[in-house]
Amino acid sequence: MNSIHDDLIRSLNSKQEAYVNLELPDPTNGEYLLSVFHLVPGGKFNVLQAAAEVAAESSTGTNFKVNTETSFSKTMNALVYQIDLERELVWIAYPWRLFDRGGNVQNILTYIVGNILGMKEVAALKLLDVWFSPSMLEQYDGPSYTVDDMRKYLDVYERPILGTIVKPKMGLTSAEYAEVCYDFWAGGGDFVKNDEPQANQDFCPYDKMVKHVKEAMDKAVRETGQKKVHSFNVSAADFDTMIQRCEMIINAGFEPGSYAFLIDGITAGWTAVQTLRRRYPNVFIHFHRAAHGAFTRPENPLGFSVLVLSKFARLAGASGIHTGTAGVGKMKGTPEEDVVAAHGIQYLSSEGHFFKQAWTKIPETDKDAIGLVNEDVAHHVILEDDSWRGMKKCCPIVSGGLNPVRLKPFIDVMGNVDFITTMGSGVHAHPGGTQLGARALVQACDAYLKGIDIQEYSRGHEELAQAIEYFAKASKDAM
Ligand SMILES: O=C(COP(=O)(O)O)[C@H](O)[C@H](O)COP(=O)(O)O
Ligand SMILES: [Mg+2]
Repeated sequence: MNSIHDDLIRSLNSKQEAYVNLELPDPTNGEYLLSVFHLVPGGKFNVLQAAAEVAAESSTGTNFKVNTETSFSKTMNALVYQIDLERELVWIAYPWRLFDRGGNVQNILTYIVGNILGMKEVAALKLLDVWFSPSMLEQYDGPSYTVDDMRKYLDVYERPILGTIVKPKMGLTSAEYAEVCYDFWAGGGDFVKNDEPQANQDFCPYDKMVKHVKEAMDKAVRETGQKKVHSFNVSAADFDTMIQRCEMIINAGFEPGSYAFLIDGITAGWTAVQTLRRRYPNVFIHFHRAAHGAFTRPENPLGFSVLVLSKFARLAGASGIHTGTAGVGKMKGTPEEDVVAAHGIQYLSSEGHFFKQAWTKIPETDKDAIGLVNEDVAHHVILEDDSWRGMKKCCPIVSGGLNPVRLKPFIDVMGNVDFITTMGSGVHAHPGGTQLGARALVQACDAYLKGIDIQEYSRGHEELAQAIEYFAKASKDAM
């Protein structure tokens, strides 16, 4: 340890000392959830003092040392175990016995991004990465119904699942809404989602919306011979209403596999996400992350990263979560954030910002033991019996300002096609309307799969040609 560290350690008061161990022998021994924060002190404390205050407040402590501590309670202290003064980073280890039994993700977040984000002692505090030990992972649900199950239902492999969000975001009647769904499906699209505020509005009652979507889907399936999926927003004011919405969908006669449940995971909360995961293990649980920007935007010094949000969504059992367009679409985001997050939840093991996360307890060298079929599908955890071998994948959902022209640029940064994309304006703004917009999207995907440039492919594919012309001009105008 260098002398700067010695000075910092000497500066700690007796309370703070109990939350620091810069010589923690083996943080990856399985007892801890590990975390890395960007931390800038905001008050009178230096960085190690502030980090100790953060570790205290986010585990067992408070602003003063209390006389009610016990020898056991002290073993539950979070520990600052590493600091990087230059990069303003601190590593904190949380004994995971602190957390609610029974796989409760909400409870973890209440500790590690709870009160601490409001502390005076910090001017910046951003949780950049987390690491779960295999023994901890085993206690959490993880996804049940995955994108692989959806692919089987749709009979769609080796390309992105092509989706849309109905626009206008709000204001269509239930019949008008369903007509837009039909048009997209009839044009060759696979997946339609409610926009995230869709609920039981007076001009578009939920029950009628469900009924009309069922009719629209039946018609599209009959005509195209292809299976289709609709993701319904089941977020609601209370548990009973949320479940009523789920049951209404199930009882409307949809084929299992043809519906997903969308939940506004941040505004409705983690309890809602985990409730859906546990009650409906055979349904795709679609985590929409509206409001995440308040925590994840890089210019906000407080909060957590897209990677952290996404990893917790996988832990909680979301089948898929929005991970961003890596700057290719309309929302803020970079490959460093969005692609790292997407890979972080879809593979069995991946490099995060600081930690390499394995989602299995079986060594990578022993892939046969976890029933992995071959190298190409190394990210598919196959559970052959009930024993826990690993946590299933969570699907990146890619949305926000994308259009057919931007599909290939996104795939190029993403590096794989194992995702669902939902394009709203990118489909409904097509000059020929939704059905032709869907066809243009399918054509853009075909061009990618055939390795043909879309300009070239658009000769002979009128819908794509119109999309290229429209979106190129629209983007120029927007500039
Ligand atoms: O409605 C849309 C996109 O519509 P459009 O395709 O018309 O932009 C999505 O809810 C958000 O963009 C989600 O953002 P993210 O996926 O980044 O959470
Ligand atoms: Mg939306």
